[in-house]
Amino acid sequence: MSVDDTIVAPASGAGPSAVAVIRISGPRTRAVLEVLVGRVPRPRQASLRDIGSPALDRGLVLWFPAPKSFTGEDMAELQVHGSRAVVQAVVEAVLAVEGTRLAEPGAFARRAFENGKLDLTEVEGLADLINAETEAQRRQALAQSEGSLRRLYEGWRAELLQAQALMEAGLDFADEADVALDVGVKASAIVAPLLQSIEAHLADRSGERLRDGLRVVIAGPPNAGKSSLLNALAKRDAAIVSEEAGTTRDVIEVHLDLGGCPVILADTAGIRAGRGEVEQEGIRRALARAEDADLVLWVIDATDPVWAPPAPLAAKDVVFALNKSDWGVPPAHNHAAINPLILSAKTGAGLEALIDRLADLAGAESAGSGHISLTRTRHRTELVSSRDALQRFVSHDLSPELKAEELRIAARHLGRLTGLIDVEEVLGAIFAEFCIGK
Ligand SMILES: Nc1nc2c(ncn2[C@@H]2O[C@H](COP(=O)(O)OP(=O)(O)OP(=O)(O)O)[C@@H](O)[C@H]2O)c(=O)[nH]1
Repeated sequence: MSVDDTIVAPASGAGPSAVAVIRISGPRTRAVLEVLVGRVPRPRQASLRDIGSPALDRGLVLWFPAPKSFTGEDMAELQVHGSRAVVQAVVEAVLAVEGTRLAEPGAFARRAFENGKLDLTEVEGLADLINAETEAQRRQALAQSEGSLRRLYEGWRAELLQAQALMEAGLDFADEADVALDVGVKASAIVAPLLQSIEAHLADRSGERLRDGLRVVIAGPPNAGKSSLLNALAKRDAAIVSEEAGTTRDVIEVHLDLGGCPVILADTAGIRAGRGEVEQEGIRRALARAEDADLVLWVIDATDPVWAPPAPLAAKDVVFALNKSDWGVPPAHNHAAINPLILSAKTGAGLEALIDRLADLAGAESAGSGHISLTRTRHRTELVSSRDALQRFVSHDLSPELKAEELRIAARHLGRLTGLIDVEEVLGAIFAEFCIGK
């Protein structure tokens, strides 16, 4: 990819819409504006112009000279009427200017990254912001796009570099045992609390859950009211409800927005020693599905309670729901140990408490102000490698040379997180997530 060329793309989705935005970035942007609108408008001020000659449309023109633009290059935005014909005609008119080409998905964000306007975590935050579906996702993505993770990781990396400098200095005085010892102690005083911070950050899964949605599997014996509960939560008839046991044979999934937090709820076949082959297959799928879930919602029928899920499910995080409480609730000594939420899919009793519990688990806390949580497997992988190196530094009896090397490894993984080093391999994957025009 050459940054000498000038890229153009519609930036506002497929349309038609009242207004469409066409973005241009690169060294030929000024030339494009001269061809399309004549005199180049004043920087960062909207100017109403005929676009093209003869005019293809009349719209607002914005000119952002480098470096004060999203990409850091010369940029322009044209706001035109959002029909396909107008957008196509204007894009073609831009492409007729020499040195221009159509942008691939994510090309603008990639240039912003390459020109140091955004680090990788901010680019990812921006991708998440464009794809955010719930309020809490929006808040988390906005914070990340504005540097919440970048600042955290850059801070950690700066501390590591300090510890590294101490160790390297110690190596120069290797013959003087007391100096080497002293810098070792000073470096450890930096590394130990840093290691704790990284471990706490890794233990927190709320950001990933908020980004990807909490995956909840509703499981329980046939007829316990699983489908009814899903419908009550979804406030619509997303699953089949019937009085015949074994109705739900496949897995039915609904995406819910619970208090701003995304939850992916899957209704599964009732689990029991099954009869027909189809039902057996449904049960197999229910168990397989539960394997991937973050959480099992085990539904207990108050009129015929099965208190505990089978072994493979019990190994998961389980929330117990005692359903059909409108028929009466079994004596507390039966269920004190599991402390179930007592509810009724029929009357709606207890549903709010269940929604609150799920929203909490889905990362409501993470969406709160100031809470910073990692959001992707990529972050987790780099942080784990960094943590492992720091653990070796702290706990192994290593020579000063090897200790210094562990700090270099730890710092390198933090550098990969923000994209300071070794970025080529991850760039393709990250920027491909964007739509055209971003
Ligand atoms: N009284 C009462 N009846 C309920 C409640 N929840 C579900 N039912 C009834 O229980 C029966 C079974 O409900 P379903 O939601 O189909 O149960 P299920 O667990 O999905 O059943 P399978 O798909 O067969 O595994 C239906 O007749 C529901 O109307 C409840 O809270 N109170």
